[in-house]
Amino acid sequence: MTDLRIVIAGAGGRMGRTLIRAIAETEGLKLVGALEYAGSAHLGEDAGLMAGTGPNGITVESDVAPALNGADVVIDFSTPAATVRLAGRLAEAGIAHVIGTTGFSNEDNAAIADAALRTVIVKSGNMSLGVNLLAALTRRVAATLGDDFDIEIVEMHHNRKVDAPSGTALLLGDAAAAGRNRKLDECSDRGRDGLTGPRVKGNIGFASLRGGSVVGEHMVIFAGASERIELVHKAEDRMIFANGALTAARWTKCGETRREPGLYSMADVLGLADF
Ligand SMILES: NC(=O)C1=CN([C@@H]2O[C@H](COP(=O)(O)OP(=O)(O)OC[C@H]3O[C@@H](n4cnc5c(N)ncnc54)[C@H](OP(=O)(O)O)[C@@H]3O)[C@@H](O)[C@H]2O)C=CC1
Ligand SMILES: O=C(O)C1=N[C@H](C(=O)O)C[C@H](O)C1
Repeated sequence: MTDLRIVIAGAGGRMGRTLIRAIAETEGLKLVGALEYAGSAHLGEDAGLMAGTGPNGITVESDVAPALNGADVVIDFSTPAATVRLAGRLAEAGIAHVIGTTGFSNEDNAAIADAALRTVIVKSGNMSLGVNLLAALTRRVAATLGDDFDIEIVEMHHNRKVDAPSGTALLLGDAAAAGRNRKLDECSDRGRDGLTGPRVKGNIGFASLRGGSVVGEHMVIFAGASERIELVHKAEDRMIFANGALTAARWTKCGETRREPGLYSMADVLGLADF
């Protein structure tokens, strides 16, 4: 079997560098390109040196076309604007796209769904096995308990994170809403402040904490009249997200054949859709 040829977008970021290390440590995967923003201080650097693995001969560049030459899949943890632009390019080229970026608007999500009509896209606010299992559990618990239990989702991340609520919190919120046969857009309470009035029954609340070096922590609280259930995930190392993204990248192919175009989730990749 030939090596899977991978390009990393957002290569100089926390996740980009973690992915470059993960690829170097994994049999059957080959880094063939490293993309960064046009003004990035990393342009021209050797991607391996940048990520701390030793030189690998791949130069960090902002020009997308040469980096994509011969690539099977792009793994992208960058920014919403960069990801949406890249999704259009990859759809034209028929190259698979694994999207870990978070913080998308509804318009961004529509543009990504449109790109997925032409190529395979795996997109998830969290690529780890643990969080995707937590989401499956959240859906089942929400379906079992019903509206008498108030659902609140609390997340904490490092002080460099720029979007809130986190992509994971929204993924968990979607799962909770789906368990109640609702759409999250119709029942979410985000950013309470001031004289908010009492809690609206059936809504799903979000709270975001930021500080220090926390990799990512999420808690789904089901608060009833005299009892409370809490489902918690704590990420201790970004390598769990990188390994999940590599699993997704491999999944974009069945043997030597690319999967059918479509917008897929980590639940599809991990076989948790019917859990
Ligand atoms: N789904 C998941 O499992 C996870 C998702 N994430 C998400 O991934 C994203 C990145 O996270 P993280 O690595 O911590 O953030 P960083 O800010 O460390 O990395 C983002 C990188 O993308 C670069 N970038 C900006 N514009 C472009 C562009 N046009 N082309 C290529 N690269 C570009 C940035 O460059 P510069 O700094 O020069 O602007 C930066 O190096 C976030 O949205 C985060 O929420 C993070 C962890 C796990
Ligand atoms: O920005 C991060 O760091 C993370 N982002 C993702 C999110 O928004 O949920 C996943 C993880 O929690 C780390």
